[in-house]
Amino acid sequence: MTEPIRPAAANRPALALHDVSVGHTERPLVEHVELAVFPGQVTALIGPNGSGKTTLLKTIAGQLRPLSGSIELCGEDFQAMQVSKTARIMSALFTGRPRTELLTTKDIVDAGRYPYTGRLGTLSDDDEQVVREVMEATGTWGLRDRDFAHMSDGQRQRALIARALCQQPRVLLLDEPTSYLDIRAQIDMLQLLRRYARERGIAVLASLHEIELAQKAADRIVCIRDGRVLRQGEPSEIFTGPVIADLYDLDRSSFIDAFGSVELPRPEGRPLVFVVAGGGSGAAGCFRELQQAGVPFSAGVLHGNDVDGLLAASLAATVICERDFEPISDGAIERAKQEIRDCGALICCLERFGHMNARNGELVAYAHELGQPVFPSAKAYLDSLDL
Ligand SMILES: Nc1ncnc2c1ncn2[C@@H]1O[C@H](COP(=O)(O)OP(=O)(O)OP(=O)(O)O)[C@@H](O)[C@H]1O
Repeated sequence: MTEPIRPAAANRPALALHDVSVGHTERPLVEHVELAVFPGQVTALIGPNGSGKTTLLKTIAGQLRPLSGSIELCGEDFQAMQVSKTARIMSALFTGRPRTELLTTKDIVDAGRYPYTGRLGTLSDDDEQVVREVMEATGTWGLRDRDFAHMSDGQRQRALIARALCQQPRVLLLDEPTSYLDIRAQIDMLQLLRRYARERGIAVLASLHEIELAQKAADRIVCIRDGRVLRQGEPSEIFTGPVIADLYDLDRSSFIDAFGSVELPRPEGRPLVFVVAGGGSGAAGCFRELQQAGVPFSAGVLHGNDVDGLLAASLAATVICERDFEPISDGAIERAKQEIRDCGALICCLERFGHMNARNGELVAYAHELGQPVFPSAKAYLDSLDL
């Protein structure tokens, strides 16, 4: 007889780890993990390569025994649970190519229904309906008759996610589910996972390398590093420059919270050119071009809440900033003039100035007064260097 599964309650974790330590040998790789994933919630595991995300997921999936601690699935002790019951509660997808011969994509997805079929694995009409619905949702229905072994990496990944969803799990474990997917497919997949989580109350725990996607797609983030959960919390608590810098050993300013993205390191050395920008004109076609050409630059006068202020804080050697929503002050102009004298050239990305940055026009005039070259774009400046 199949064992009953307790109904899900939104306020009780579908998956809970208590003081769990995991590893491939007696020696723990990640220790003392406390984790709770609630129905309808997407939790992302992030952390550097080799930190133990896959090992933790494999332990939760039952492929490795925990070295210590306990795991609860829907309020019950996972280790004491029958495999047939576990398969109706939890599905897991790991990276790696399953070897298949002469199996269609639909055969692979059908396997997700086996926890519900009899021994012969014959799908009922209801099972067929679940398979079709999930294959349509994951964009794999059109591939149903194709040989699975000849699918592209991205198509294969979508089919395997379809198989995991067909299991109608309460808990879904995914190891790097967006690997192999192009950016459009990544967005579609995360959107789909969020929808399934919300509408069907699935607790999703996924390791993700793309932190900008984790920031947007997850409700909670668990950071793993140095053999432990370094920190966990909501995306707004985790995706800040200092936390991401600590987790991945990055420069503190390279992760820009507002954009949710990481910038390449700023060029080293004394700034060679001063950039007058604002309103996104520096971000649109100047700051990154200078960074890519390895040219250290200063920028100003910018408002910190402007997209250019945010990006310059990460890429420029020096940024002269004015307080948000305030017109440019004498002090900021004087500091900018000092920078311009030190730089020896100026790029002005703006054709016109507005009320708040009108005084940046004085900086352009100042560079002319000093007899410095003034360029309308990074390209014009870089061309003049004849790099
Ligand atoms: N089967 C295994 N036997 C022994 N050690 C292993 C095994 N699989 C992985 N490891 C080691 O365990 C450590 C953690 O690996 P794991 O794959 O869990 O990290 P990860 O955080 O998922 O890494 P990545 O981000 O690179 O996928 C690594 O040092 C790895 O070499």
